[in-house]
Amino acid sequence: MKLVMALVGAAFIGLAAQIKIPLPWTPVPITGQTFAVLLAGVLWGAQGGALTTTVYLLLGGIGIPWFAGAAGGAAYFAGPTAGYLIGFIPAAYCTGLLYNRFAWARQLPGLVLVMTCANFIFIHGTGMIWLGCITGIHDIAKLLALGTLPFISGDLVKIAVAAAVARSFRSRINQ
Ligand SMILES: O=C(O)CCCC[C@@H]1SC[C@@H]2NC(=O)N[C@@H]21
Repeated sequence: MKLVMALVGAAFIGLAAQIKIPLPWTPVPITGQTFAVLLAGVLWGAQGGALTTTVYLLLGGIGIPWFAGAAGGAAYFAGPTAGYLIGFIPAAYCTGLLYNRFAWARQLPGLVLVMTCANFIFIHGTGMIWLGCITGIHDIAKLLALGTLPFISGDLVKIAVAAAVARSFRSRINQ
């Protein structure tokens, strides 16, 4: 059952990855993945969210074309966005962990805060470190301009919607 839920969640992340808006000055596109990853953390819980994102990466790595822009295959992990993909795992795990452990994290402002921290610490953190390795750029300001600044407003919108949807689903399940 857990594996079926993980497959459903991974497929949802894969669908969200097909919402892809390339930006001409950076190899990192705008995608819908963070919405689905953070939602999975709340809906499936810490372990379920980590399993879902791990399944997403493993199946994408063996060739299912569900990374951004219908890409897949092991070689994709040598590309510029692999760090963001790796960051999906701790982001989903921590979001689920905090949501289930703390009442404040189950309120809308608390959940938005949790998702925002998970997004920018884990997804952007590993994303930027890997982007720096791949591009050879070690200037933090340049890396921020390529890998984080263009995505702040879009990510915040996705987080607000994910938090609202997650709370609505969880309150229905818990009734
Ligand atoms: O190649 C992939 O499949 C992963 C793309 C990662 C895109 C990152 S996730 C965080 C940030 N927000 C976005 O909308 N895009 C980047």
